[in-house]
Amino acid sequence: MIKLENVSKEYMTGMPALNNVSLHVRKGEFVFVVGNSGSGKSTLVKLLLKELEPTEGEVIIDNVHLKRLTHRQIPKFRRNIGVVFQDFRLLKDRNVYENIAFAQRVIETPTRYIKRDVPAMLSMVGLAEKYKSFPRQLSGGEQQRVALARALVNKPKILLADEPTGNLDPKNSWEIMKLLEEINQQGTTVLVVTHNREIVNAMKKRVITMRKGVIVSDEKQGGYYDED
Ligand SMILES: Nc1ncnc2c1ncn2[C@@H]1O[C@H](COP(=O)(O)OP(=O)(O)OP(=O)(O)O)[C@@H](O)[C@H]1O
Repeated sequence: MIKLENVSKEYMTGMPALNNVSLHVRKGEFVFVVGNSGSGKSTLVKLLLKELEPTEGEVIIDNVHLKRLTHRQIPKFRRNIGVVFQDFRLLKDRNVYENIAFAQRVIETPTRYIKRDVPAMLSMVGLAEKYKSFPRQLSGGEQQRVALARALVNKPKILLADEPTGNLDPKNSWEIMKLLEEINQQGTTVLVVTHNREIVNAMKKRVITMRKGVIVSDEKQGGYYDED
């Protein structure tokens, strides 16, 4: 589902942010990506979304060679990938319902489907009653759950989560992780970038550890061992 073949990425600085990385994540897997600040995790996420081009190598998502995609094809390609970030990135002037519906409106989903899908997503993340609230009226954990509902409403094949618990306390972090696990169990391939050592060690999932632009370990039921 996600394949990197000998991928390198150099920014203008000359030091490679990723150095000859090869990686294969199969359909339905749950993977953590861990590593020190500056090890290349965000660069990896940006390459998967085609927000960046590799300097060398190939990125292949769901059998699509990203380098062959034209500009016009990028938005449609990105619909296959739901994304959540540390800072939630909700629309502040729209309520919860509209934040989720927005993701469907941009791809011109008929209103009857929006009316069906948004409440279903809100129930899944446990926020059915908060559909009229604005982001400022929600806790961090609730905001992240709305962001997750938005990322998933168009049924992407892959969910990328870049530090999804970075702004959350331990209880809310666990709730988000459990939701990610549930989403994975329903078939979505999930890749989570995180610094949350306790969660990584408890979840017993595949763990890819990066250091200075290379993968230094890749373990099936791994832990988070590197210094931070
Ligand atoms: N736009 C950029 N221009 C130049 N160098 C960059 C750019 N973005 C990242 N880098 C460099 O590339 C390397 C990898 O950065 P990256 O953001 O991928 O690391 P990271 O593992 O995501 O770090 P963090 O955990 O702090 O988010 C770092 O040395 C960083 O300074």
